[in-house]
Amino acid sequence: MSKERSIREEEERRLSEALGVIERRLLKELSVLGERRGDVVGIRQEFWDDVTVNFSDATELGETWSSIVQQAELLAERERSHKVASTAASRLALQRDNPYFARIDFAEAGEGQADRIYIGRSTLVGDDGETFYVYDWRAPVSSLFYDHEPGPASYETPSGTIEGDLTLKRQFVIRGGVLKHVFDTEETIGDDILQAVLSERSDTSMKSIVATIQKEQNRIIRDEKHKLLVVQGAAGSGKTSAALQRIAYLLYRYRDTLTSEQIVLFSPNPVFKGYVSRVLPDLGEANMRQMTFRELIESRLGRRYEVEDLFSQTEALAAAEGTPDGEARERAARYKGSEHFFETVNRYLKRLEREGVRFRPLRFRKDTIVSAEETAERFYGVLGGENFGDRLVKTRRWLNERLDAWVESQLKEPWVEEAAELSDQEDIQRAYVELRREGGYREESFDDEDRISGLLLKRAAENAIAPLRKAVKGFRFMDPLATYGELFRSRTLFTACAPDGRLPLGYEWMAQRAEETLGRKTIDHEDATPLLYVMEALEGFRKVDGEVRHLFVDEAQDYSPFQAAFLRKRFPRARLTVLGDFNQAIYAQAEESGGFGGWTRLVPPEETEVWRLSTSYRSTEPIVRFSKRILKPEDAAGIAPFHRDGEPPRVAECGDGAELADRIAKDAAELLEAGYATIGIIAKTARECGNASAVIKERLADDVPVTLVTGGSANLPKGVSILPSYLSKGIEFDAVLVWDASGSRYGREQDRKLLYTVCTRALHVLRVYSLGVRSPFLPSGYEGDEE
Ligand SMILES: Nc1ncnc2c1ncn2[C@@H]1O[C@H](COP(=O)(O)OP(=O)(O)OP(=O)(O)O)[C@@H](O)[C@H]1O
Repeated sequence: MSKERSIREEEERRLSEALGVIERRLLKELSVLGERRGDVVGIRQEFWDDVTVNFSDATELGETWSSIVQQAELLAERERSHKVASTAASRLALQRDNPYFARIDFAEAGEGQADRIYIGRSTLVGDDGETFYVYDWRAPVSSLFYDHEPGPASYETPSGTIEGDLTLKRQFVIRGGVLKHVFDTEETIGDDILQAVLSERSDTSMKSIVATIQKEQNRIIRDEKHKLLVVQGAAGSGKTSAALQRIAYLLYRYRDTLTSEQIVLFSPNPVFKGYVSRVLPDLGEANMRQMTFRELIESRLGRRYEVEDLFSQTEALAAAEGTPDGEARERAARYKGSEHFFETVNRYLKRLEREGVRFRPLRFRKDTIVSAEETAERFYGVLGGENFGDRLVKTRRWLNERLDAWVESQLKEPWVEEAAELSDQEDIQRAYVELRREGGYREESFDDEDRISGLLLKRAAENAIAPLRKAVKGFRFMDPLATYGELFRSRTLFTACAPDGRLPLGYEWMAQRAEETLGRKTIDHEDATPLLYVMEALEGFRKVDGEVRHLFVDEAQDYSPFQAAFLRKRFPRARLTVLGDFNQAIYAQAEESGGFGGWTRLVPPEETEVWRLSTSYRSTEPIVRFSKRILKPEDAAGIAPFHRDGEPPRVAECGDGAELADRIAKDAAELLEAGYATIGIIAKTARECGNASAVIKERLADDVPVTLVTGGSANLPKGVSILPSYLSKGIEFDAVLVWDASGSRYGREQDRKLLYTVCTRALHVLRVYSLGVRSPFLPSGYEGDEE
């Protein structure tokens, strides 16, 4: 028998043994699951039958109560074990499909016999509780597979380094429980298997990469030492992949203390959120919390103000490009994202402890119940000596007392009487209940009716000022918008707060703009984070997420230093993993940061690690070579392609819009026909996408799925997707067709990186079309295939 055949047979035997264990266990879990489900349904249906209900006296009431509690506890316990069984069953189902992907034989120094270690997505222990059929990929010993070639090797465990000899590295492709391929490798991770994985057609969601994690990615995944981990990586180098496997790793490593709720991933846009949401469940873990920065802003400011989003800001800047107003706005956007401004706001906040918070008067119709001046006097005068938080709480109490007094003063006013007369049966009923609860209602007493009508009057007055009570409760007696706006209303205030005592360039323009926008309660994107910071600082960061232990920020180059510093304040206990690529910095706000400066300055250098990933796995070698040439040579220097061949990119100039649409539609149809599952037609702006969508749909058969992807879209369907450049961040397509990469669309220096970002979304095919003369950033020599 050939060596290969005997290896295969041996491994097939081993596989069927492991599958046997999995099958048996799965059956067991499924039967537990069935039983528990029956229990839960049964208990729910019969809940009240098994409870003895008797309200006749205090003892009976006590017994009724404890029988309800007992029944509820039983239900909760069964529900919990139903959940445990269902998690176990779904994990086993995943294991039955693909129980492991690698085997290593490792002889610990001093111990002759090598152990066979099979590595998979999760552990499988035999019924004896001792035989390890599969080790989890996150177990310390599994590191050997990712980090070493056969030969002397070592790995870290919590109790120290284990040295030894790696005598075999074997990789498997198992699908549906069937061994498809098995081969031994001499490399860290065999290039062949990586080639095969990368050549596959893409899916609409990201896959886990545990079988082919690269050595440098493994370091990022397993780092436990640093408070801040910065990953600078070329487009497609696996930053997002590393981040997601790192989350899975942390959940495994700290499974007793860390939950998926305590991990937050900041995603660049809603499309990306959907795109990455399958990775963790596929690894048998619950998803982390995911949000976009926009959602954070919207959740806190959205109800009070109209806040422009980053995409609209980008479109507005693009539309005003070249005009003096456009330039001034761009300068303002950059400044308001800077550290200088963050420092200025910080000093301003310090000063607000002494003076300057703007308060809102409490008004009812034309009456001022408490004026802003009175509140300020209370806050800075009477309570001036106390700390900010205590002052807030005491001011709130005081305002409520003032409202109480005001209500009392209104009870004889005609408007209250009128309102009370409108009381319905329910109000009256409630008044009785209230009175009885207070012990006032005696049935025989004469003044009951008076007391009821007194209560109704009071209730009517209270109802009228309910919005004021609510505002006071939510600390909305302060006016964060006016307080923030003050910085742009007073030059002297600004210079007093600026760390260097200077006004930024363009201050006058900013002041005028602030007057227009803040006055209308419309907030420019560049003001949103500073305003939120002021608001949260004033309110004592009440909704701060102190529970969050790990904060992941993808596309971190797009965050301004201001936003980075703000997130640090908001998630004070979290360790940070930030991933990004300075070659994909496409927003005006982030240009100040010059890469990752905004992040690295947040944590001392000794607690920071910076990793670089240079191999680009996503795209074929020809596409990587092409897109590198879009960048300046010094920026492209660190990018290396992974050897995977494919069609050379094409660049073509079109005479008019009709030709552009014809060619792109034709390509899309052909590529779908050829079996490519996802085709991205990427235009620069949303407006162009709207036009493109109409003309492309006209040209394609009705049954071709064409989706216009907008800022709010949350998933990426198969077929043709039409999307603006900035929404393509972080995602990928089998084929990318660039809609109008002409010099007029991508002509300015800041468009270079945007064009690079767009082109690097392609896995296998890239075709670039322009309306008229093409962008000067596109490399020459790719026109050969023009029709
Ligand atoms: N070790 C790996 N094994 C297999 N595939 C990998 C590996 N690393 C990355 N990939 C694949 O390469 C592609 C790009 O990965 P990913 O999206 O994580 O890169 P990125 O650095 O975040 O890219 P970008 O900055 O362009 O958004 C994905 O399809 C991913 O599955």
